[in-house]
Amino acid sequence: MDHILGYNPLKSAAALIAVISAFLWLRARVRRERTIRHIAGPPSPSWAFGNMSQLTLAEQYGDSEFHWQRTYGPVYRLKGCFGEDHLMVSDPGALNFIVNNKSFHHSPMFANFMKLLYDKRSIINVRGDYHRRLRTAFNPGFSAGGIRRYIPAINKAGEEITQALDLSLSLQSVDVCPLLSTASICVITQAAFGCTPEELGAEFVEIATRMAEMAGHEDKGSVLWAGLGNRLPGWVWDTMALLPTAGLAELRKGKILAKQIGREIVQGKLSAARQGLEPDDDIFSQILNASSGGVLSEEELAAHTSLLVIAGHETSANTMAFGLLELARNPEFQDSLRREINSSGEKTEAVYNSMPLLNAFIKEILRLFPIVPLEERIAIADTVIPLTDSINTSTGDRISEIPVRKGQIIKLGIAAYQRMESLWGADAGDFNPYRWIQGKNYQKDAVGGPYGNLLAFFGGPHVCLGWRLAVLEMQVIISELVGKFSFKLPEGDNVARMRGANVLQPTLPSGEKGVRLRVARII
Ligand code: HEM
Repeated sequence: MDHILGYNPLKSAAALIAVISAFLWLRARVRRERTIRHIAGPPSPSWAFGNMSQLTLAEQYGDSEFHWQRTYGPVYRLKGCFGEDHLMVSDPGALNFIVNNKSFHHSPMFANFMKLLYDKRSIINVRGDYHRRLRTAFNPGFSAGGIRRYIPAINKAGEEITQALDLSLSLQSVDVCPLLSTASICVITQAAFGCTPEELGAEFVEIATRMAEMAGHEDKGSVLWAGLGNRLPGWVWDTMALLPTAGLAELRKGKILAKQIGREIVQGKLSAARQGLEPDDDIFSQILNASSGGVLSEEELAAHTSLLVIAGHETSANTMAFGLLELARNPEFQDSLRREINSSGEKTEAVYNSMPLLNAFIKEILRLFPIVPLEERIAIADTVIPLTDSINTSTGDRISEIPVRKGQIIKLGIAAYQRMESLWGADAGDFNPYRWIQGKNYQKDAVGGPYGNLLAFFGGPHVCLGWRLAVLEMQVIISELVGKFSFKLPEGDNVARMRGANVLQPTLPSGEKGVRLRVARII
């Protein structure tokens, strides 16, 4: 009967629910965006993409973003996908507030993607007391005192790159990226688990590398997906994780394999302890040893296998690749750095920390090439963001704080902050490590980062767990390489560019990842 009359109560109810949901969503959005409506920003070329393609798919990272920052200042409004307003922030006071304030969380897109990549109990996926407990358990292994134990493993990785470079000296140019990548994964597997990547298993290392690539991949589809992903409820993500697509199947396989390998490592160490063997120096051993006091369960520890490998691998390797590239572009500085390295005698952690040029160089590379150039957060409560420098709104008002509503998406322009001319000087876009020695680095307002007032390692409760290890790794490997080899740019247009929005990576003109350099043995 209903059918004959053309009336279907189920369909009508569904339509009504859809209309009410759309109305509520629009009302929440209008309410949310009202507070930032008068903040100026670039025009949007498309409703579907907003400014997101310009932001994330630029040929050279920052092509649009750094220009917008110069035009609109350190806080501006940007169109996200489907007409949504985002707040873009690189003002130091605002960054410090957001990084350290409980009213901001990882955006739903980032948080849900991290759950696809890593175990739900891993440190990046949890908050509050549980997150603090995990940090307390891991901190000793990543503390200033803890990382010293890994110097022999880092030295070994450096010597292996030296051997590989010695074998490549007859080539016109060498792509240093794969060599640095191998060194970096050796460091993290030794530091975290006390084993080589081979002992971890080629299949796992390959999957972990592809998982990291997936996280860093950007195209038009992923831009739209990022826009949509922020609006999908958690249960849609959970259901989607089960879909039989090739990419998701690989993520599932990676997670299962990581947990299995993590459990095997843990069981191996527990069995060695039962036989009365001395615990090794790696992070898993230290935590298990402390676990006699109940710090972390075996399952909680095993849940961190893939996070430690992925977070600690290409991040350090890409930073060092950008570093060697800048040394090739700046031969005078390279010579001065080499003189410092070769005159500083036997290297201990204290000696590395006392080398002014080496440390200035590492800070300058992290400033110019923060591997995570852009972070996304969501306000989980209404709040007011204070600014270091007040801004003019499009209605002509001058404001020194910005009220934001719950649900507001905020983009943190980390690379943009670190290149802001008003803070770092007119040469902010140039490689000038001497700024750190001459005190011309930005020091006025703290941004909440742990190293050089930079946000390359982020800050606040989710500050990079491995930042001290990453700095030590760079000190040791850069000293090993620059002490023994010279690096020059190759002939022709073969100079790397920086690409990528989620993760910065050096790319060749072909678009593939790589830094090709002419390498010669010095001593
Ligand atoms: C130059 C190298 C590195 C850079 C630039 C870097 C950068 C970052 C950034 C920006 C975050 C914050 C992500 C977020 O919450 O949105 C982060 C988190 C993290 N990093 Fe690093 N990282 C580096 C090396 C390492 C290394 C060597 C490890 C060692 C395992 C590591 C382990 C982690 C972990 C476990 C987290 C999550 C911390 C938490 O959520 O509490 N990172 N890193």
